[in-house]
Amino acid sequence: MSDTGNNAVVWKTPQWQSLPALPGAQLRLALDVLDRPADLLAQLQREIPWEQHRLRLFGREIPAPRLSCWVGDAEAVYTYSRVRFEPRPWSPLLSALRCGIAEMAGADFNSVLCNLYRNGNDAMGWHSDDEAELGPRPVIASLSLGAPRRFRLRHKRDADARLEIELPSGSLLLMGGDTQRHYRHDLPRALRVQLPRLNLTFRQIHASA
Ligand SMILES: O=C(O)CCC(=O)C(=O)O
Ligand SMILES: [Fe+2]
Repeated sequence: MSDTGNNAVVWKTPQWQSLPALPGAQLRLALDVLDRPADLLAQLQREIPWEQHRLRLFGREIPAPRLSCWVGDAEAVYTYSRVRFEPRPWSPLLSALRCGIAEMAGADFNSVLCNLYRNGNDAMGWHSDDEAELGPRPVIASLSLGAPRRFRLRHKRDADARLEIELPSGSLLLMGGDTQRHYRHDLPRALRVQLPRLNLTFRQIHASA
């Protein structure tokens, strides 16, 4: 089988793209950071214990339009949408990814939120990753595999400050500085997309007081 079958992730030298400047955001995008992204997608799709999380919206519980799994060090407990998530342990492959991405991002990560968008009907709504346990200026590293999808950012108050980019398979997006404080982001539905996309957002959770 492939290299990734032995958990050997083969990295390429990241070629950072120039993105239009967004006031108050700190973004970096590299399009092609590893070898054989399709093999990696297949292995992660198989090995991650996918769950259907439920979201609380306007007092109702609805199934999230995607599959998810929270993976991390034992202390990296995460609460969102008022649900507490105990992390699943790192697999050798996710550990290898964490290592390489930490090096490219110049930051440490003790957890990763894995999302599987089964097709273009799956999506993620507008939000900021601004939970208290992420700290005030989190670095979030987002690795995309599979079907290319549109990713949008928009400023919370300035309607002109917005950006839309495509995240292709094997791309790495870094969001740092005050990006989460000033911006929301989403991954809209894309009804023509039939193929799955898998996204890993690496994060550093600080133990809550
Ligand atoms: O799938 C994506 O690219 C975005 C995921 C995301 O925003 C998140 O996990 O918080
Ligand atoms: Fe997010």
